[in-house]
Amino acid sequence: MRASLLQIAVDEDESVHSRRRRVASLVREQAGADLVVLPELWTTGAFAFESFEAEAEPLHGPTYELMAEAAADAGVWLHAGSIPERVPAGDGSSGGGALYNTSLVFSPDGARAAAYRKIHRFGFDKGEAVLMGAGSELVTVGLPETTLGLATCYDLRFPELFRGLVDAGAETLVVPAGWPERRRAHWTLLARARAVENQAYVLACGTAGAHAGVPQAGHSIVVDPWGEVLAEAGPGEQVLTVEFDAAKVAATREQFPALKDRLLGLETPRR
Ligand SMILES: O=C(O)CCC(=O)C(=O)O
Repeated sequence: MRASLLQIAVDEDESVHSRRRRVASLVREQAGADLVVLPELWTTGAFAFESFEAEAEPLHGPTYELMAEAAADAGVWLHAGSIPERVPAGDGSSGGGALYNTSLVFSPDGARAAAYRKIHRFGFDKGEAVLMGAGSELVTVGLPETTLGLATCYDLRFPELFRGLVDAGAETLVVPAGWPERRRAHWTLLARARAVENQAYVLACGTAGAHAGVPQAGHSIVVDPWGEVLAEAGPGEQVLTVEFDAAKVAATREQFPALKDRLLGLETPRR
């Protein structure tokens, strides 16, 4: 498979409207790839909390429209990163009016293949953690060659989420992010850990640039099921393209069957 991770620079000197159009062109340029991946909240920036409300869009909004069209034009599976999604008030759902950090995946004909609402919100008692609602559903997407498991940024710190995805059949874990430069060492370490412990590919796509005073780490990374780094970006905007053998997941799990030794149902010790 060939995957291209688009490590987009998210700076305040470019409008959301211009960035959408620029990113759509970049996606079109990836014709020939099997899978294209964008970062988390690349329209606003993951730390531009004050823009979430103003730039929030319905699931089927301007970003959806442009990305669906770009995926179809390029003929690629597109993980379009995430958007600040607003659930319309009064739509009858329990989340009516709320914001979510929602990832979108499109198939090569431009149809929506999946939407994933980020489960672990970042910020403790500030920022995303108070401005957005939490998702509650694990999401996998079947491609012809592999099954994707979806997670977003801070989710990377929660191994139980990834185990759930593996139990649901995931072989390639896709993690769009807006990871800050300050904790870049954690990003690389956790991406490799999730790959090794789950014997899966990890495709982790971050942003470049700086927004709301937070310099971004860049350094998008692709790790194979043995924990080897197949490709790693630098700090700036970059298209990181990698070829990988999807069958290596099954081969690794068969040759070194550690996942079969999981001890389920362990009780938490009483204090
Ligand atoms: O966990 C981290 O260090 C970064 C997480 C983050 O920036 C996010 O989820 O938006």
